[in-house]
Amino acid sequence: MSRPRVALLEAFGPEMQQTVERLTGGVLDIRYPASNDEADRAAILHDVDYAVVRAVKMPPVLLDAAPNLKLLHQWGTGTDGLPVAEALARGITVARSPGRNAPSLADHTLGLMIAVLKRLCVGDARVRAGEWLEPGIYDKGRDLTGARVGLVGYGAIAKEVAKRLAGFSCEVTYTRASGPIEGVPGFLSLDDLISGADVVSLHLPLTPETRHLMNAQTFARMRPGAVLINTARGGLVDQEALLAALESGQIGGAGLDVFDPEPLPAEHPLRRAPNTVLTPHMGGGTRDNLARIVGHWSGNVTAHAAGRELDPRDLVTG
Ligand SMILES: NC(=O)c1ccc[n+]([C@@H]2O[C@H](COP(=O)([O-])OP(=O)(O)OC[C@H]3O[C@@H](n4cnc5c(N)ncnc54)[C@H](O)[C@@H]3O)[C@@H](O)[C@H]2O)c1
Ligand SMILES: O=C(O)[C@H](O)COP(=O)(O)O
Repeated sequence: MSRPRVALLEAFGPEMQQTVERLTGGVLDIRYPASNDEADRAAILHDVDYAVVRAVKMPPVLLDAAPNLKLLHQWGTGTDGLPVAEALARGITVARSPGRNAPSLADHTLGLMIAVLKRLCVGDARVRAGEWLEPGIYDKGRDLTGARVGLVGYGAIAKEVAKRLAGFSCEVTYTRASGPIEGVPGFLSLDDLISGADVVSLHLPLTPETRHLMNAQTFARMRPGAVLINTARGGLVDQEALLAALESGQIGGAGLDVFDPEPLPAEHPLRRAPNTVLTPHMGGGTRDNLARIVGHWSGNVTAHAAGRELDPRDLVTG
């Protein structure tokens, strides 16, 4: 039997391609685009049955370039970058890897929280610039230990974050669209969560309803000096309002792994915003996580190619 043909719709460099090949054991015939340009991505789609999307969004028009596509798989969890409705309308199965990257994302979230609260990047930049202690550091720095942390969304990643925060004696609150979870204390309305937290951390999907959930009004309701962490999706935050809140000192800092658009333009003013730690959508970027994620979607591709049903929990239905 010929190997299933897969388009991996992100321009990974040779090292990453080799790693994916090693993890999939050569059982898939994987094609990679020469760049993330639409034309280069379209060029590898014409004869594949499977496509996988990581952080570079797939516009609906690319489906026209993939007449044989049978399964469209999100590399991780968030499906906002997939043309879900259009694919389903063409009879293409859409799937994702729920929860697989949650441990890695939770580690990244905690790392950003500590880095921002303790102003690690400010200190690092000063030492590298030949300076020393930041004036006023003892008034500005905060501990994660004992902080009030509000989690917006309480799915796979937020639950892993909450587990880790218990070790820091944090007071954890959460909100989610479908109300409190039985046996899990700390549920608040979004408004109450935002106005009571020292750290607001986003862990929900980007949808038309959640776009710019963090905006000028919500930043104004945050406690003075509180910080924002976003490892979910850039579009959840109105970046202009975030910049204004950082520059005015209304909020004390931000840790961001995701932006709108990505990559963040080279001259974007967020790159120079005070007390910000910015990472390039690499929350799941570890060796440990890659094995889990690639193992999961490649397993689904081979199962589909062998005519087996996918786990219904992996299916995206709308
Ligand atoms: N930075 C990265 O590399 C990276 C990696 C994985 C996931 N993500 C993002 O993180 C998000 C969360 O991932 P997850 O695995 O925890 O997802 P999940 O599906 O397990 O949980 C999502 C949570 O959001 C809640 N929610 C949905 N709509 C809401 C709303 N309007 N208001 C409040 N809560 C709402 C749901 O109830 C659920 O609790 C994903 O959607 C994805 O966008 C980013
Ligand atoms: O780095 C990742 O894993 C990407 O964000 C894709 O995962 P997601 O779809 O879960 O965000």
